[in-house]
Amino acid sequence: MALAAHNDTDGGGLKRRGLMLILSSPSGAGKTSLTRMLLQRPELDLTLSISVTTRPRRSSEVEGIHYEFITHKRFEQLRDEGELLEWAEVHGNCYGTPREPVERALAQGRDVLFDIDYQGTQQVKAKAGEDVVTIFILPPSMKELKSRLERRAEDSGEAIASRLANAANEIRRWRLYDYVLINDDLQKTFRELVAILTAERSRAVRQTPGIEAFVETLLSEK
Ligand SMILES: Nc1ncnc2c1ncn2[C@@H]1O[C@H](COP(=O)(O)OP(=O)(O)OP(=O)(O)O)[C@@H](O)[C@H]1O
Ligand SMILES: Nc1nc2c(ncn2[C@@H]2O[C@H](COP(=O)(O)O)[C@@H](O)[C@H]2O)c(=O)[nH]1
Repeated sequence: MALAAHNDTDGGGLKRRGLMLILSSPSGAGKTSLTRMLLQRPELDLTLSISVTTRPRRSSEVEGIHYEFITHKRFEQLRDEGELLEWAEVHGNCYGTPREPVERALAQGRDVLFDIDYQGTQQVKAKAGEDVVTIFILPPSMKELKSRLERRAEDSGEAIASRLANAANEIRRWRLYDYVLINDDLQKTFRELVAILTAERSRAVRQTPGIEAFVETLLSEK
């Protein structure tokens, strides 16, 4: 599977291994808001993985931008034909990551951002190992989580209740992740995400082979 990449956008033009940055959280903790903020910064040079889902489209969502909204039959077809890098049933709907766009982005040396749940995270980690960086976003309180879902006003009362009922099970998965952030202040959490991305991009393991050539050049200087 072609899930490794080289990225030459950092380190003064040096090639480095690309990474897959995964954000997970209980519904309403802030992944979508943070994803939007990350994508609004072109200098961060991230490509969003756009999932397929059988969930009905929300009024604020745009086909092909937020999700590809597909039928259950089409979902099963994609899954059975191996077109999904990972998939899971979440809050009663099916969600999956199309494999080909992720492989294409990584092959072009781009870092890919995912907004997926803990089940999908485990599947991607099993396939791509150290090229995966995982971040779990916690709400500051359950009360605030409920208010955020209500204030967002995008889901029915029944859907909000189901998402809140699933939140405890999702929150308990925090130990599966490399990093855990409490999203009490959106700007602060955004800054923390950028700091993690910057540090992860600088890890020595991601710098080969570009750094090897650079070090050779350094050492050959008189
Ligand atoms: N730090 C914050 N303070 C206050 N409100 C916030 C904060 N972060 C996000 N919100 C608001 O909370 C609501 C839920 O946020 P968002 O849609 O980003 O959550 P999500 O984790 O992507 O949820 P889902 O998994 O259901 O898609 C939105 O209305 C958003 O504007
Ligand atoms: N395993 C996957 N989970 C996904 C994917 N796309 C989204 N999600 C997760 O589903 C819930 C609900 O999302 P919502 O947009 O309906 O609020 C949330 O936890 C997402 O992270 C996916 O492709 N695979």
